[in-house]
Parts: sequence; C-alpha cells; structure tokens
Amino acid sequence: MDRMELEKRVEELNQLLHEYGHAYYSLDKPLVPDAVYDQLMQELLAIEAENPDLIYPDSPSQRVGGEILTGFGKVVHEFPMLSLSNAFSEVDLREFDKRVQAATGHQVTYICELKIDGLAISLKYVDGRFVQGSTRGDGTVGEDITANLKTIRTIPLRLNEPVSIEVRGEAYMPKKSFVHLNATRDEAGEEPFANPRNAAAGSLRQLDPKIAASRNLAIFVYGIGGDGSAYGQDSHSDSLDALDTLGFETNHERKRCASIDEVIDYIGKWVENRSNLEYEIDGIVVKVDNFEDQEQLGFTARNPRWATAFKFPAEEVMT
Ligand SMILES: NC(=O)c1cc2c(N)ncc(C(N)=O)c2s1
Repeated sequence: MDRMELEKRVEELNQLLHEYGHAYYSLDKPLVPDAVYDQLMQELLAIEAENPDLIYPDSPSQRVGGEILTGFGKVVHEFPMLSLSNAFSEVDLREFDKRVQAATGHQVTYICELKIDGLAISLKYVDGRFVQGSTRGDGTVGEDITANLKTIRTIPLRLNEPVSIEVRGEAYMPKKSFVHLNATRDEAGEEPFANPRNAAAGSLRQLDPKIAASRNLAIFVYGIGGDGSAYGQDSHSDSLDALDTLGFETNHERKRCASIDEVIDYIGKWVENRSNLEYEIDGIVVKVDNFEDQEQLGFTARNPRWATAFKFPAEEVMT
C-alpha cells in the first residue's frame, strides 16, 4: 500500500475497532466474532509498528500504555466536583422534598439513580477524543490518571460525535473481580483489599497502567460537567440519554419519579435488591430532574440544593 492508502486503512481500522469495541464491551452485543476483532487489531498493530507516526493518541492499540509513570500530575477541574448532602431516613427525604417545593413553588419531577460505591472520576474529551481523566481530589484539584482510565474498556477513546465535553462518573470494581483479586492476593501472601471501593481506588493509583489494566475496572458515567443544558438538554434524564448516544456507559436502573412517595418506593426496592447487583452501591442519588428547577434551587457552599444522597445503612459483613 502507498502512504495515502496506508493512512486511509489506519483511519478505517481505528473506526472499526472503536465501533466493535463499544458494541462488545458496552452493549454486550458483539458485531463481529472475536477472531475478526483480533485479526483487525493485529493488522493495526503491524501498520503502527512499521509507521509510528500513524499511531493516533486514541488508537484502540493505545489502551494499555507502555511506560510506568513516576507520579500523577494535578488537574484543576473546570467545574468543581461537588459532594452531595445526605439523607438517612424517610423524614429526611420528605424534608428535602418540602424545601424543594417551597423554593420552586411546584411539585417537581425527581430522577433517582443508584449511588455507585467507587471513585468519582472526571473524563475530558476534545473533538470527540478522550484527552484526560482525573480523580475528584478535593473537588477542585484532582490527580491525572488518564493512562489508567484508558485501560477501562467501557471508557470510549472516541465518541460517536466529535463533541468537546467533560463528563463525570464513578469508576468501580465489580464484585466478582474483587473476590478474584483478593483470592489472587491471598495466594501471593499479599494483604487483601477491604472492599471493592478501596480495590478500585488502589488500582487507579497504580503507576504502571498494566496493573490497572489487569484489575477489570468498570465505570458508570452519570453527568455532564457544568450544567448539561449547554448540550441542549433540559433535564438530567435527557443528558443521561445523550451520554448513552455519545457512547458512554450509564446505569440503566435510573427512574424518573413524579413524587417523593415514588422516590421512597424506589429506594425501598433497592434496599431489598442491592445484593443482587454485580457491583456495590452505598445509596440512592435523588436529583430534581429539570435543569430550570435546579437553577432556581442553586447551591449551598458545599452541595447542590437540588440533590441529596439517601445513604443505606452499612451492610452486615458476612463472616
Ligand atoms: N458526589 C456526587 O455528586 C455523586 C456521586 C455519585 C455516585 N457515587 N454514584 C452515582 C451518582 C449519580 N448517578 O449521580 C453520583 S453523583
């Protein structure tokens, strides 16, 4: 192939492998047999080995970086990553609802989402390409863990639209991966991790991306930095649907609720069912869905007034 044909083939392979990878890892609906995927990846790796200048930063071959980092750079979040106020009882939830109705003057629609027990993460894309990933840190300044986040297969390296966007999510370790990791550590005489959250945090703080890649981490994306209205949506639930369309993995147990009674019912369901999930949750996030209502409610010094996190009691540890 001449240079022009080579460049065309590399672009084609990048696009195909991004689409096949998304279908396989995020949608669980493979578009091609594994052997075809592997063969295309081998073709791309061979061309990249011969032509390093044709290696795109977001090439599917670049998920697991080679070099071991000496440390993590600092990242200043363009939009602070806020923490949520907590609710611990039905009384707390009804008081939250009263405050919301008093401030907005009407019955609002809520959206309830599972509160993933992992590590809050920010992902930055420019023209649809993944350029930086960071931890929450103190909410204003986090650590640059781009190399480790690239190893998470459900984090798209290229979006379905060439948008520049900053999204938030929770990186986590599935329960099964946690059990397997601790068994491996036990065999090696290493300290087990106390829980999947610590295991995910420990894995994302590894300086060698190959270790992070071996830990089978996952992520649920749950919001757009700043107010999602910048992307044409008028509610949080619309922005989650938009994130799905862009190629992100969002959690589909979410539910819009027309009243705090429905919110309480939804929470009751998950207090019962949380043990059936493949990942740990430590509560339910309740948000006012409509962005105009959120705008009217605003923020306290520390938290949005339009959201609260209902916290589950700590699970009894099965000895
Ligand atoms: N601290 C926060 O703002 C949040 C933390 C979390 C979490 N751990 N899991 C899910 C959501 C969500 N779906 O909004 C949020 S929001």
